Amino acid sequence: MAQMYFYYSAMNAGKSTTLLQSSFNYRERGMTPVIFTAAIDDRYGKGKVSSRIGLQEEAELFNVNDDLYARMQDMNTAKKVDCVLIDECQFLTKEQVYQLTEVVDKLHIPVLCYGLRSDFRGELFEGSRYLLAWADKLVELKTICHCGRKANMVIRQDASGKAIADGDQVEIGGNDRYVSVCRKHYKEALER
Ligand SMILES: Nc1ncnc2c1ncn2[C@@H]1O[C@H](COP(=O)(O)OP(=O)(O)O)[C@@H](O)[C@H]1O
Ligand SMILES: Cc1cn([C@H]2C[C@H](O)[C@@H](COP(=O)(O)O)O2)c(=O)[nH]c1=O
Ligand SMILES: [Zn+2]
Repeated sequence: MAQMYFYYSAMNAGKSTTLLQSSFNYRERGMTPVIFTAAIDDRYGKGKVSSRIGLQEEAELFNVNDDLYARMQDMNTAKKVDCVLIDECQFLTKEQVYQLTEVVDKLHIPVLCYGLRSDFRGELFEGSRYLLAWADKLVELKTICHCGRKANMVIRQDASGKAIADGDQVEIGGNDRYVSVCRKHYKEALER
Protein backbone atom coordinates (compact mmCIF):
# COMPACT_ATOMS: atom_id res chain seq x y z
CA MET A 1 0.00 0.00 0.00
CA ALA A 2 1.40 3.40 -0.97
CA GLN A 3 2.18 5.79 1.88
CA MET A 4 3.25 9.38 2.47
CA TYR A 5 6.53 9.90 4.33
CA PHE A 6 7.88 13.08 5.89
CA TYR A 7 11.66 13.03 6.44
CA TYR A 8 12.42 16.13 8.50
CA SER A 9 15.46 17.70 10.12
CA ALA A 10 17.43 20.87 10.63
CA MET A 11 19.72 22.01 7.77
CA ASN A 12 22.76 19.96 6.78
CA ALA A 13 21.40 16.65 8.05
CA GLY A 14 21.61 14.88 4.70
CA LYS A 15 18.00 15.27 3.47
CA SER A 16 18.95 15.89 -0.17
CA THR A 17 21.57 13.14 -0.01
CA THR A 18 18.99 10.66 1.34
CA LEU A 19 16.50 11.70 -1.37
CA LEU A 20 19.10 11.14 -4.10
CA GLN A 21 19.97 7.72 -2.64
CA SER A 22 16.28 6.73 -2.68
CA SER A 23 15.99 7.86 -6.29
CA PHE A 24 19.07 5.81 -7.18
CA ASN A 25 17.58 2.75 -5.44
CA TYR A 26 14.36 3.03 -7.49
CA ARG A 27 16.29 3.47 -10.74
CA GLU A 28 18.62 0.53 -10.15
CA ARG A 29 15.52 -1.66 -9.83
CA GLY A 30 14.29 -0.42 -13.24
CA MET A 31 11.62 1.79 -11.64
CA THR A 32 10.76 5.43 -12.37
CA PRO A 33 11.01 8.01 -9.58
CA VAL A 34 10.01 11.66 -10.13
CA ILE A 35 11.86 14.34 -8.16
CA PHE A 36 10.41 17.77 -7.36
CA THR A 37 12.08 20.73 -5.71
CA ALA A 38 10.99 24.28 -4.90
CA ALA A 39 11.41 26.76 -7.77
CA ILE A 40 12.41 29.45 -5.25
CA ASP A 41 15.45 27.48 -4.06
CA ASP A 42 17.93 28.21 -6.82
CA ARG A 43 21.13 27.76 -4.78
CA TYR A 44 22.50 25.03 -7.05
CA GLY A 45 20.79 26.07 -10.28
CA LYS A 46 17.13 25.66 -11.18
CA GLY A 47 15.68 22.21 -11.84
CA LYS A 48 18.26 20.28 -9.86
CA VAL A 49 18.52 18.57 -6.49
CA SER A 50 22.08 18.67 -5.19
CA SER A 51 23.58 17.44 -1.98
CA ARG A 52 26.59 18.95 -0.31
CA ILE A 53 28.54 15.77 -1.01
CA GLY A 54 28.32 16.31 -4.77
CA LEU A 55 25.47 14.06 -5.94
CA GLN A 56 22.88 15.72 -8.16
CA GLU A 57 19.83 14.90 -10.30
CA GLU A 58 17.39 16.78 -12.48
CA ALA A 59 14.11 17.74 -10.83
CA GLU A 60 10.69 19.10 -11.69
CA LEU A 61 10.06 22.50 -10.11
CA PHE A 62 7.05 23.38 -7.97
CA ASN A 63 5.79 26.78 -6.98
CA VAL A 64 2.84 27.76 -4.81
CA ASN A 65 0.34 27.83 -7.71
CA ASP A 66 0.98 24.29 -8.97
CA ASP A 67 -1.60 21.53 -8.69
CA LEU A 68 0.69 18.63 -7.85
CA TYR A 69 -2.08 16.02 -8.15
CA ALA A 70 -2.89 17.17 -11.70
CA ARG A 71 0.79 17.20 -12.66
CA MET A 72 1.35 13.71 -11.28
CA GLN A 73 -1.81 12.40 -12.95
CA ASP A 74 -0.52 13.68 -16.33
CA MET A 75 2.97 12.28 -15.82
CA ASN A 76 1.65 8.93 -14.63
CA THR A 77 -0.62 8.65 -17.67
CA ALA A 78 2.29 9.37 -20.03
CA LYS A 79 4.59 6.87 -18.23
CA LYS A 80 3.96 4.91 -15.05
CA VAL A 81 5.60 6.62 -12.06
CA ASP A 82 6.74 4.44 -9.15
CA CYS A 83 7.59 7.08 -6.56
CA VAL A 84 7.45 10.85 -5.99
CA LEU A 85 10.34 12.48 -4.10
CA ILE A 86 9.90 16.10 -2.94
CA ASP A 87 12.84 18.16 -1.71
CA GLU A 88 12.36 21.44 0.22
CA CYS A 89 8.84 20.29 1.12
CA GLN A 90 8.60 22.92 3.85
CA PHE A 91 7.74 25.32 0.99
CA LEU A 92 4.60 23.36 -0.03
CA THR A 93 1.24 24.97 0.71
CA LYS A 94 -1.47 23.20 2.76
CA GLU A 95 -3.38 22.62 -0.51
CA GLN A 96 -0.35 21.00 -2.13
CA VAL A 97 0.21 18.66 0.81
CA TYR A 98 -3.45 17.65 0.39
CA GLN A 99 -2.87 17.10 -3.35
CA LEU A 100 0.06 14.83 -2.50
CA THR A 101 -2.15 12.77 -0.17
CA GLU A 102 -4.39 12.29 -3.24
CA VAL A 103 -1.38 11.07 -5.24
CA VAL A 104 -0.93 8.40 -2.55
CA ASP A 105 -4.61 7.55 -2.05
CA LYS A 106 -5.95 7.74 -5.62
CA LEU A 107 -2.91 7.10 -7.84
CA HIS A 108 -1.37 4.66 -5.33
CA ILE A 109 2.10 6.19 -5.76
CA PRO A 110 4.31 6.54 -2.64
CA VAL A 111 5.28 10.15 -1.86
CA LEU A 112 8.50 10.83 0.08
CA CYS A 113 8.89 14.43 1.31
CA TYR A 114 12.15 15.89 2.64
CA GLY A 115 12.37 19.21 4.42
CA LEU A 116 12.80 21.40 7.44
CA ARG A 117 10.39 21.12 10.36
CA SER A 118 10.76 24.68 11.65
CA ASP A 119 12.14 28.05 10.59
CA PHE A 120 14.79 30.30 12.17
CA ARG A 121 12.18 31.56 14.68
CA GLY A 122 11.28 28.04 15.73
CA GLU A 123 7.90 28.23 13.94
CA LEU A 124 6.55 25.49 11.67
CA PHE A 125 6.59 26.04 7.92
CA GLU A 126 3.15 25.59 6.29
CA GLY A 127 4.20 22.49 4.36
CA SER A 128 5.78 20.92 7.41
CA ARG A 129 2.72 21.64 9.58
CA TYR A 130 0.43 19.63 7.29
CA LEU A 131 2.97 16.90 6.62
CA LEU A 132 3.32 16.43 10.37
CA ALA A 133 -0.47 16.24 10.56
CA TRP A 134 -1.19 14.04 7.53
CA ALA A 135 1.84 11.89 6.60
CA ASP A 136 1.67 8.15 7.31
CA LYS A 137 5.27 7.99 8.49
CA LEU A 138 7.36 10.69 10.20
CA VAL A 139 11.10 10.09 10.08
CA GLU A 140 13.60 12.38 11.79
CA LEU A 141 17.01 12.72 10.13
CA LYS A 142 19.59 13.87 12.62
CA THR A 143 22.52 16.21 12.58
CA ILE A 144 24.54 17.50 15.52
CA CYS A 145 25.20 20.85 17.17
CA HIS A 146 28.78 22.00 17.84
CA CYS A 147 28.23 20.73 21.45
CA GLY A 148 27.40 17.20 20.34
CA ARG A 149 23.66 17.30 21.10
CA LYS A 150 21.09 16.73 18.38
CA ALA A 151 20.61 19.92 16.35
CA ASN A 152 16.86 20.42 15.98
CA MET A 153 16.84 24.22 15.52
CA VAL A 154 18.28 26.53 12.86
CA ILE A 155 19.79 29.97 13.51
CA ARG A 156 19.72 32.63 10.78
CA GLN A 157 22.75 34.90 11.01
CA ASP A 158 23.46 38.43 9.84
CA ALA A 159 26.66 39.36 8.00
CA SER A 160 28.58 39.61 11.28
CA GLY A 161 27.46 36.15 12.44
CA LYS A 162 24.89 37.41 14.96
CA ALA A 163 21.64 35.43 15.33
CA ILE A 164 18.57 37.19 13.88
CA ALA A 165 15.20 36.99 15.67
CA ASP A 166 12.89 38.58 13.09
CA GLY A 167 12.46 38.64 9.33
CA ASP A 168 10.63 36.95 6.46
CA GLN A 169 10.13 33.24 6.94
CA VAL A 170 11.61 32.41 3.55
CA GLU A 171 15.15 33.42 2.71
CA ILE A 172 17.14 31.04 0.54
CA GLY A 173 20.68 30.41 1.74
CA GLY A 174 23.24 27.92 2.97
CA ASN A 175 26.06 27.70 5.48
CA ASP A 176 26.81 31.41 5.03
CA ARG A 177 23.39 32.31 6.46
CA TYR A 178 22.21 29.38 8.61
CA VAL A 179 23.60 27.17 11.40
CA SER A 180 21.89 24.10 12.85
CA VAL A 181 22.11 23.92 16.64
CA CYS A 182 20.53 22.24 19.65
CA ARG A 183 17.68 24.02 21.46
CA LYS A 184 19.95 25.14 24.32
CA HIS A 185 22.41 26.83 21.98
CA TYR A 186 19.56 28.26 19.92
CA LYS A 187 18.19 29.99 23.03
CA GLU A 188 21.65 31.20 24.00
CA ALA A 189 22.30 32.61 20.53
CA LEU A 190 19.05 34.57 20.74
CA GLU A 191 19.74 35.46 24.40
CA ARG A 192 16.41 34.07 25.58
N1 LIG B 1 32.69 16.28 1.12
C1 LIG B 1 31.86 15.71 2.00
N2 LIG B 1 32.04 14.42 2.36
C2 LIG B 1 31.18 13.83 3.22
N3 LIG B 1 30.12 14.45 3.78
C3 LIG B 1 29.91 15.73 3.45
C4 LIG B 1 30.75 16.43 2.56
N4 LIG B 1 30.26 17.68 2.41
C5 LIG B 1 29.17 17.76 3.19
N5 LIG B 1 28.94 16.60 3.83
C6 LIG B 1 27.85 16.30 4.74
O1 LIG B 1 26.64 16.19 4.02
C7 LIG B 1 25.55 16.58 4.86
C8 LIG B 1 24.64 17.59 4.16
O2 LIG B 1 23.96 16.93 3.17
P1 LIG B 1 22.66 17.53 2.42
O3 LIG B 1 22.00 16.33 1.82
O4 LIG B 1 23.00 18.65 1.52
O5 LIG B 1 21.82 18.11 3.69
P2 LIG B 1 20.39 18.82 3.82
O6 LIG B 1 19.61 18.58 2.57
O7 LIG B 1 19.76 18.17 5.02
O8 LIG B 1 20.68 20.27 4.09
C9 LIG B 1 26.18 17.17 6.11
O9 LIG B 1 26.10 16.23 7.15
C10 LIG B 1 27.62 17.42 5.72
O10 LIG B 1 28.48 17.31 6.83
C1 LIG C 1 15.80 27.84 8.60
C2 LIG C 1 15.30 28.45 7.34
C3 LIG C 1 15.75 27.99 6.11
N1 LIG C 1 15.29 28.56 4.97
C4 LIG C 1 15.79 28.09 3.67
C5 LIG C 1 17.29 28.06 3.56
C6 LIG C 1 17.54 27.01 2.50
O1 LIG C 1 17.43 27.64 1.23
C7 LIG C 1 16.38 26.03 2.71
C8 LIG C 1 16.75 24.77 3.48
O2 LIG C 1 17.77 24.07 2.81
P1 LIG C 1 18.33 22.58 3.20
O3 LIG C 1 19.80 22.76 3.36
O4 LIG C 1 17.99 21.77 1.99
O5 LIG C 1 17.63 22.11 4.43
O6 LIG C 1 15.39 26.75 3.47
C9 LIG C 1 14.33 29.57 5.02
O7 LIG C 1 13.89 30.07 3.98
N2 LIG C 1 13.89 30.02 6.23
C10 LIG C 1 14.34 29.50 7.39
O8 LIG C 1 13.89 29.94 8.48
ZN1 LIG D 1 24.40 22.70 21.36
